[in-house]
Amino acid sequence: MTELKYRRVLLKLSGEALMGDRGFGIDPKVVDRLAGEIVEAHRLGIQVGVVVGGGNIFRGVSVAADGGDRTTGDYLGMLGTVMNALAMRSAIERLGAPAVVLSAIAIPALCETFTQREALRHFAANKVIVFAAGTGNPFFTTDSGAALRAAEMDCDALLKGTQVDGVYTADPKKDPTARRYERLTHQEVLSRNLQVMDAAAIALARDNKIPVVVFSVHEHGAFVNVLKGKGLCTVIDG
Ligand SMILES: Nc1ncnc2c1ncn2[C@@H]1O[C@H](COP(=O)(O)OP(=O)(O)O)[C@@H](O)[C@H]1O
Ligand SMILES: O=c1ccn([C@@H]2O[C@H](COP(=O)(O)OP(=O)(O)O)[C@@H](O)[C@H]2O)c(=O)[nH]1
Repeated sequence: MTELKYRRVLLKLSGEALMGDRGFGIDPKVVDRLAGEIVEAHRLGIQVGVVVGGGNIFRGVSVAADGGDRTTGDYLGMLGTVMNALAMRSAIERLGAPAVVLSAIAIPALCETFTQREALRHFAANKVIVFAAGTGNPFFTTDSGAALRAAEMDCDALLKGTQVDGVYTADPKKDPTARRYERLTHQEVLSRNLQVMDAAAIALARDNKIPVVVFSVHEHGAFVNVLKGKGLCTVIDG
């Protein structure tokens, strides 16, 4: 039997990944596939916390770019992550695993509000936790929300499922000669200004000694493979 590398992980899922080919919103087929991989990890005995992004619905910076109020735009973005989280919770439950949404912004009619103590109780009760609304503050991102929750929940690793299969020497979508790194330190990501994750999130992971693994969310089975130490990815550690 393959040994698992981690006991408790924080999975960050790109909001844009949830829209599939649609260009906006949520594609239930994609949510179901990703939920299936989360449930598989849960059945392997791993405690999984999930932070979902909101880029498939709203980004505060786009509002600001159009002359709107950035703070309001960011709250709209956070509400987008709540929509994604609710969709993810119901897909996970439909596949037979217990799940709960904990939001950084209180929306009691829809979900519970995050506190570290409650979250630890939910892990002890063997539930998958979907963390919504990022950090709860404007001018942050869900990557920072993921690093924050990973630190608070004492996760063994932060796994970032994104559009590309790792960290490259340059943005692989813009530079066809970019090469993928197998391993990097947090400090190297920051000093080389590699943009795959925002600097605040990388710095928080570095300060709390949390390894970050970047992998492609489009590669079926990649999440469970990373948990087994297999597949294409970049490990940021040390
Ligand atoms: N050095 C790099 N290595 C890998 N990806 C990079 C790099 N620089 C920029 N990127 C881009 O960063 C994107 C992932 O960041 P982001 O859009 O914030 O993802 P997410 O929506 O998953 O949070 C990738 O789609 C990739 O095009
Ligand atoms: O702590 C947070 C997390 C998210 N957001 C807002 O929510 C949007 C969606 O999150 P993000 O861009 O991180 O989503 P992803 O790129 O992962 O899909 C962001 O653009 C911000 O406007 C925010 O203001 N504070």
